[in-house]
Amino acid sequence: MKTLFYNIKELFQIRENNNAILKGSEMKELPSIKNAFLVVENDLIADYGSMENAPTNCDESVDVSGKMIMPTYIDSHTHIVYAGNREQEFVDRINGLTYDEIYQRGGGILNSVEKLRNTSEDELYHDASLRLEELISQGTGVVEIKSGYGLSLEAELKMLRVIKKLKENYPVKIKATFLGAHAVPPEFKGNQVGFVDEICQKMIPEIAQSGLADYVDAFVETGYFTVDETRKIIKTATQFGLKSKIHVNQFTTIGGIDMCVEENVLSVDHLEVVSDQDIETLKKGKTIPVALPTCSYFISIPYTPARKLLNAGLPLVVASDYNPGTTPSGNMNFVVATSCIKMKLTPEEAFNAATINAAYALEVEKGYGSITKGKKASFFITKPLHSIYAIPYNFGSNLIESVYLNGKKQNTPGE
Ligand SMILES: N=CN[C@@H](CCC(=O)O)C(=O)O
Ligand SMILES: [Zn+2]
Repeated sequence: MKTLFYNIKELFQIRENNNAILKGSEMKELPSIKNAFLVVENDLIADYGSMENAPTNCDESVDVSGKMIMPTYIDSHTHIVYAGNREQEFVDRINGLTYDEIYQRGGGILNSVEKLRNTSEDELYHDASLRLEELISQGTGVVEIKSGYGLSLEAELKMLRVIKKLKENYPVKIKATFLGAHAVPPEFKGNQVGFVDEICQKMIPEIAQSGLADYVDAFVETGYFTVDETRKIIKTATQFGLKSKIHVNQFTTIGGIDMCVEENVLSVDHLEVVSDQDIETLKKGKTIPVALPTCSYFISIPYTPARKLLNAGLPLVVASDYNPGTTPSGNMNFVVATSCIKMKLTPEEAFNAATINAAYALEVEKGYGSITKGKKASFFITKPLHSIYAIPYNFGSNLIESVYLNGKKQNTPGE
């Protein structure tokens, strides 16, 4: 089955070859063809080009006059399996408490842990599937989902099984990450060493054996997990064949980046507080920096110094961090807008950070992230637009008209 999309006002993120993540000034260019066609054969991109070369032998055709096409977003950092909400903490922060003060009172991550442990797998699946459907309608085609609100083997496995069920039931590509070291659960209070041992000796072996996780994560932060504890977790994960993606430098810089680069982890995520030394370290390694600007927006913390990272010639990825505490939104259009408005990325840089570069942060670059022959036909069609800049410019509007995943049109409220 071949479908021709014709009269595309502008077809974005065309890459005949993409062999490496875009770095520094390479991110300035977002290659496109104006007045273009795109041919989808079954679930794959078969051809594209200028309208004058459009084929005439397709089974179906879709008129895209006035509208634009972009490969779907790749959201490489989310926590969308969670129970309930943290609306009261949101109001508490408005009234002056900090994220840390709320945690010290037993709230924050531990609030979500208590709720998740008391919620059935079916209910977790139901709530997460509604979130996932919303993300798809907002243009996301690949998503990473973390555990980390269970913090016991049993509750972490429950979360990971929910993620597996989402993988089975939705056309969106999903990668699962085990985040056992998110906070110390109440039963290990005062015995953090014991909890790290539990993660390394019991949880990682069992979870690796189950095949339910693609990656391992930890929250390296003052008051959460130390650099040495996290190194131990990363090394254990490596022994069990799992790569790591690590939360670092959200509030303080304590050497997490040095350690992650030394251990060659896949990505370091957050980076709201980054020293010049951290940037020098990142330049020496292959670890991918991931910024989460809508987290900065929601809890009013500094934004990742994205321009500094790009000026240093580093690659950059942006992701949503969708979670109940620090970012209760996974709208990647808003992530792109916030990247432009607050981190001063150009729209071209922001779209590159949310598509092709993000594919590298989830190791899906062979199948996703650009309009390339042979990649999955996962893309969104905009409403009629003057230019693609409208997406970050009209930051509160839904400008996505339809979403195709693996060549199939999805339900979108935008239509
Ligand atoms: N900071 C660590 N983890 C999440 C927040 C978790 C929560 O507050 O529930 C984050 O990435 O922001
Ligand atoms: Zn996170």
